[in-house]
Amino acid sequence: MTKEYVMAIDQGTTSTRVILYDKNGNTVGMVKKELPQIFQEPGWVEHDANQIWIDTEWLMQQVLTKYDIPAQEIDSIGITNQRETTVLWDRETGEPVAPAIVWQSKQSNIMADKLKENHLEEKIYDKTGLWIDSYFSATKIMWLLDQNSELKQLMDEDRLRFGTIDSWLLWKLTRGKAHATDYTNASRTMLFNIHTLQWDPELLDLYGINPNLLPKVKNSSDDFGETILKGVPIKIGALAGDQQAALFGHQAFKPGSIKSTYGTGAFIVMNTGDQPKVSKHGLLTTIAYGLNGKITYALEGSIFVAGSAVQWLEEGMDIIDNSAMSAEYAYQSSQSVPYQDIYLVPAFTGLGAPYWDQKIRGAAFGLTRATRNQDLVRATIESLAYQTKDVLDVMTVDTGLTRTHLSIDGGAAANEYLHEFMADLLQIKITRPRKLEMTARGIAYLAGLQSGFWSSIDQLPDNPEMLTVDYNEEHKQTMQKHYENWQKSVKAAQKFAYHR
Ligand SMILES: Nc1ncnc2c1ncn2[C@@H]1O[C@H](COP(=O)(O)OP(=O)(O)O)[C@@H](O)[C@H]1O
Ligand SMILES: O=P(O)(O)OC[C@H](O)CO
Repeated sequence: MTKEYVMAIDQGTTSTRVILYDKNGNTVGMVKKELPQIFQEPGWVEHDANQIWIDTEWLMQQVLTKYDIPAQEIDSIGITNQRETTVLWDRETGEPVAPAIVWQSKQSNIMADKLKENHLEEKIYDKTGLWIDSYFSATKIMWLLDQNSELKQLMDEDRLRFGTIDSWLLWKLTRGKAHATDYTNASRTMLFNIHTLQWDPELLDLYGINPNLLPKVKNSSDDFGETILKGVPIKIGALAGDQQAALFGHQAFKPGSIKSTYGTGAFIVMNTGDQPKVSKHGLLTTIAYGLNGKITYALEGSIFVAGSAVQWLEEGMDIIDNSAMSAEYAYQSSQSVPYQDIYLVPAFTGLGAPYWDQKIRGAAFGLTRATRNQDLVRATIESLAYQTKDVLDVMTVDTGLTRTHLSIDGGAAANEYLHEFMADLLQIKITRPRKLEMTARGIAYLAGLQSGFWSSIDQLPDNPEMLTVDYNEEHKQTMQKHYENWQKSVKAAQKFAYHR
């Protein structure tokens, strides 16, 4: 039977998706399951790692059943994942030993603070490309080990294993045969030296983490072993963090090319070629992909809260019935008279790039008796655009590159109000693919390149059709004023966090 399709597993923060692509890059099947978020304490976000595995296994079977596709027609599988999220498991039982600590979660702030008190910022940045923050896996592992002495014992007995979600799923899919990750995921742990391409012994020592916990690091396209799906063995040919996979999906192969993905958070990633580029303004230096034994680096601006602010409006505040309603409300607010000049700083789990502030929390400014739900929704959507400008401005300073357009994708990139507002704020064109799933597409490409389904990057299907929103030059000055107010709002929220 001919191998017709590549299977992409996209394990995101809020859902797990399995998508099938054919050789022309058409989506021939897609299934999805929402993932519950666990909020045990303010600022904490956790997942059930077993649930993630059960959902993934079920979805892989479901996509074949739903679209009546025999498993023999699957050429290979790629796994892309929410990054940094930390799973510890016992290799003897194959069971997680703690909840998965999600990338957004702040319980390990105290560990990050200790590293900062010891003035390790420069050392850690020089080795890992990352600014110390509880966002990255290292402090999450340290915190878990600190909380539970039984985990330390398991570590000493060489039973404890660490993985980001890609490694965890790979371990389960290969029935414990493969404990591996790829360069992109490793580069998000704050344990990995992005220059020597090794787990860093000095850092491991400093953090008290035994190297036997860690997966083997491979190219993003590589031989990761095989899984059995409906009785059929299928190769796993790629692992990559979701933001890097989206960059690959955009076919941003040239240095200087850039994309911005709006899912739970928003991540602006620029390909910087075969050399790591240093940021002086709080961007991360990270690995874009490892392909054919060659590393491509990237600069990244990580925004912690984007679509999750919209989810908060829906589930936390109950002021919209679904995310799609947010665009309609935002338009209504923008046309209201008098105009409500309000700002929402969605720092629910601190602020990432370029601020790297773990302590700041969310705040709203400019509220009046006339403020309505619609205005709060508009301010929330606008905060995605302001945070994008924060990052793009420093990226321009760090690289000297200006741009005429920004390609966006991800669930929240469906929001039309966001496109228009962002185009006017940035004074550049916003382009987005008609199909927003660039992450899954990217990992499918990486898996297909490993198996020979596509013989080289030149043979990949053309990018999906792009839609463009232009900016209005007449709005430039008003937008500048709004942006200044946004910056004042962030400063005021920071002041509150440090002085209350
Ligand atoms: N039309 C919309 N406007 C704004 N936000 C949206 C819209 N549709 C979805 N979202 C938000 O996008 C996020 C889901 O996007 P997705 O790319 O699936 O995220 P993830 O991969 O992080 O799970 C959710 O937080 C949701 O609230
Ligand atoms: O779930 P997403 O798509 O917002 O991605 C999460 C990031 O990988 C976190 O670094």
